[in-house]
Amino acid sequence: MENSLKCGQYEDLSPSLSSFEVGMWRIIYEHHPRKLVASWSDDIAKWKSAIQDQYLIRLIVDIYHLGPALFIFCVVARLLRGFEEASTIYLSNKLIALIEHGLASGTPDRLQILVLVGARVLMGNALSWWRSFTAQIDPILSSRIKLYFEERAMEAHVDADYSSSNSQNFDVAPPSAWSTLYAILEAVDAACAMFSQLWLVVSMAGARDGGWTLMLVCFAKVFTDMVMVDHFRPKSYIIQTVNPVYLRMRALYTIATEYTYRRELISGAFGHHLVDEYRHARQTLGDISDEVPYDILPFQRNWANKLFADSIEHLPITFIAVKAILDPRHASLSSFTMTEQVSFSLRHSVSRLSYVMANLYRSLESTRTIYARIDAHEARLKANSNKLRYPLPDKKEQRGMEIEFRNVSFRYPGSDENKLALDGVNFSIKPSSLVIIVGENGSGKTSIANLLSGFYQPTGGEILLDGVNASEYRPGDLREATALLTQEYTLLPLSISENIALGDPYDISDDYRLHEASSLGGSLDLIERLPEKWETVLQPISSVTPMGYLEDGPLKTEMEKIDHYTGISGGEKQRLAASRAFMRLKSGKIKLVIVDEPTSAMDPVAEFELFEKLRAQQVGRTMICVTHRFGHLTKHADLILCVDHGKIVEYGKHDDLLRSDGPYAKLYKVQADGFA
Ligand SMILES: Nc1ncnc2c1ncn2[C@@H]1O[C@H](COP(=O)(O)OP(=O)(O)OP(=O)(O)O)[C@@H](O)[C@H]1O
Repeated sequence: MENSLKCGQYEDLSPSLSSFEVGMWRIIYEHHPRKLVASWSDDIAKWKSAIQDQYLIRLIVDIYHLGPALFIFCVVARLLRGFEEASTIYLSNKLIALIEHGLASGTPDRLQILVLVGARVLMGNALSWWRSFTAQIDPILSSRIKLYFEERAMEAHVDADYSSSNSQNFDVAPPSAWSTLYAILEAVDAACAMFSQLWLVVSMAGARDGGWTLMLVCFAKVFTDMVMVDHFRPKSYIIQTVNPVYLRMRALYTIATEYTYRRELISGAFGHHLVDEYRHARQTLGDISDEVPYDILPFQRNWANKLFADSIEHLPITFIAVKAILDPRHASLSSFTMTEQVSFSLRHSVSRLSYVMANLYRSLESTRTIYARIDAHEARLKANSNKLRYPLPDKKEQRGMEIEFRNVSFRYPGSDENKLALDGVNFSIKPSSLVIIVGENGSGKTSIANLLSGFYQPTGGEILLDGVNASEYRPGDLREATALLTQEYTLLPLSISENIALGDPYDISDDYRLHEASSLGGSLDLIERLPEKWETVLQPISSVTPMGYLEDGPLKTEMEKIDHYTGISGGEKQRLAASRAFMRLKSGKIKLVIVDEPTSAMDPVAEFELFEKLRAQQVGRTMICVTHRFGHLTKHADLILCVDHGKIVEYGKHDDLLRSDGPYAKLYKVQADGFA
């Protein structure tokens, strides 16, 4: 049997995990305590911390302030909705009892029956209207919440430093704030429903013998579900495909069908080989199903448990039937139907309550995360406001930035403990100098640029800017004093004019400066050629969502027209990047320019022109330039730093370094010989 179960502890798994194989799948899950009390104690601890840390209260208060009337309306709407089911059952039951009595006596109370039918119809209509009315209010509140938290997320994001913003996915905040409130509202609704139905059972029970027993009987299924389902099924598990043939088939299919591999596939002409391999793999795989056989997973209930749980479901009706047999004088059709209805609704309400509570419980974690990030952001702002302003008052008139690396070492976050990108780097740069960093691939050039750009902090040593440790300045001030031009440039989904103008956001509508920057960066011709010129959005945010499968036709054509991507070459992209950098350079605040291989995709003429213009703009600013290409700038450099394996192995001026015939001269000659 292919889908047979093979349980076992894999050696590579952590001791808190178990796994088993079924068919081509390996299911990995976490051990959970099977005791009811243990599981509840976890939940209670989480709730306690939510209340103690007050983040749930903060969320409710924040949401309340976003729209007090809306918030109160939503809560009241849920409260009322909670009574809907019980009142409907109550009215229906009254009606059935009246009809039953009329049938038995032969003289039905026509007026009362009509009144009750009218009340039932009116209530049904009113409830339906109420539901659709409240459904229009939820989106208003949810959108306010989403936009409010989105704004707070943006604030935190724009102020976060590079390495921490990499790790914190703040995008989770906006939807999860609403989903927490939604879970609270649903819990209110479900709790009201449960208590009103409970009240119905008890009041019904009070009127007849054995009522309390009936209530317990109605709850029996709920209890068995709580004990049997929750504690045999892990909360989450992962499914791994362990069949190598199947994995290979997926890889072959992906290569053949996904756009990412299209160029390789066409230029390599190996498409038919892939199909042959796929066919061969399919034959090898045979009839093993690729559907996960959920129903035979061992944490599903076994058949005895299932039989027991299913039988419990019929307990209330069995109870009424037995009562009717034992005491036929007190049995009635209406009590029979009402018991059936109430027990069903009650079970449904309790399981809904436990479901929404589980949702709410899950939302607690994301609510905590939202406020932890908001608090961290506020703490960061506060800490930064106590730092030094850049430039220091006595350095305001200084042209360019003075830089000193003192025994700086650096390891990228998450990389190997022993793998230092920079190891004991020392150098100092006078203000207004032109500095070139050269070295082989992976030697550490970009890492120096990354530290100077403030993307990362050194792991050891210190970086002094104008004689003060860089970490003592406000990061925002340093960013404003630095212009960065690298080969990694991402077009913003905004118009070309904004893409360039954001180089100096304080002077965004100055058309003269925009033209000047574009001309210096070499993008003016490109912009003039585009049909919408400065207003062109090269890569817009997607604005259409296709619903259903769009066949070829006018609808699909229209969709493609709406979000039109304008492709430009890598070199043209770099010209736009350079234009933004010139816009920044001309802002008058820049004291340090960092240039890291920004011309990799440019033609030699464009490259030469860019370096010439950069050099012209460098006057009065410190410029640090990472390059593999010698010639344009190296001859003009005030200082050349030659890096190897994370260390400065040589430094000086071009002519001196050539004379000393060290690593720099070697690198230089390799290029020079190519031209000779
Ligand atoms: N994001 C990163 N995470 C981990 N390690 C990195 C990262 N970026 C670079 N490294 C490693 O740090 C070392 C220095 O890399 P760096 O990018 O500074 O070299 P480089 O001299 O600029 O190279 P290239 O000339 O190829 O651009 C290399 O060993 C590289 O593998």
